[in-house]
Amino acid sequence: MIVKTEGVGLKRNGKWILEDINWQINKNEHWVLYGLNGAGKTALLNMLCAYYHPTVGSVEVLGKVFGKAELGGSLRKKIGLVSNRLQQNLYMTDSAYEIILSGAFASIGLYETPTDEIRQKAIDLLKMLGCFDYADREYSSLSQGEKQRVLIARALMLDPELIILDEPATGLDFLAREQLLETINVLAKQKNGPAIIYVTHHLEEILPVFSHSILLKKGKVFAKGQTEEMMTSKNLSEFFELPVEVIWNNQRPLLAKSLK
Ligand SMILES: Nc1ncnc2c1ncn2[C@@H]1O[C@H](COP(=O)(O)OP(=O)(O)OP(=O)(O)O)[C@@H](O)[C@H]1O
Repeated sequence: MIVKTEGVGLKRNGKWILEDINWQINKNEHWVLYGLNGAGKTALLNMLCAYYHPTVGSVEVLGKVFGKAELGGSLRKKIGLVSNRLQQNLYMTDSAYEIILSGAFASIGLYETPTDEIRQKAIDLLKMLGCFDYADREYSSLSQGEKQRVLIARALMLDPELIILDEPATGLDFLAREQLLETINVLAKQKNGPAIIYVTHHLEEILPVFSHSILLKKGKVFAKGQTEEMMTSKNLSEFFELPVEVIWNNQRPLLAKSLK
């Protein structure tokens, strides 16, 4: 099992920001975490990465139960977190290659000498994620889409069992978004690859490979299950409290305001 939360609640400054979260992610499942601004997605991710501890309930990630095992550092090395917040911490003058290499040490910047094996792995990932052509460029000079690929490659250096992509398509134009999604598709279809949690508030980013979805609303699980059963006009109209229509095209959902 990759993730199991039972009756999880999180209280911050006297306010419950997560309540009664029951969620299980099994091996070989890829999930979408869908919710509007302020739904509690970031709080939940922070909990899965052991940055927050639940106020009530139990959290188990990659076989480690919070509170019973030493968490934090050792667990985080098995989770690849790709988040725009992380970008602010990177050394912008490092090259794309150096940023990817630093993932092997879970460090910001390169302080250790990478072995030949680590270098080869970084090169393989540069190729797999289509970053090879700009490997030597300064990170700060890369486009948003190129940066995201580099961050995903970096997160893969330690062979994580779980990778969390936190709104990776934010700020990308249509073409860059589709190119990134194609790369994510390849990653998701990899044999023995990591489980993926794809966090978004855009329905049109949901690829067929994301078999399961969890809808978070105001800190609670609104619904969870098979993606095609979650992303229906009826379900999402209730979710938004507004009549909407879900249109499926090439096994991808699109959201529109209902005219009925
Ligand atoms: N430390 C805190 N103290 C009080 N309230 C908090 C704290 N951290 C988060 N919140 C509140 O909890 C709610 C959930 O926040 P969270 O950042 O998890 O939402 P989100 O789904 O990630 O939103 P977005 O899509 O905008 O990033 C918000 O209303 C936020 O203001």
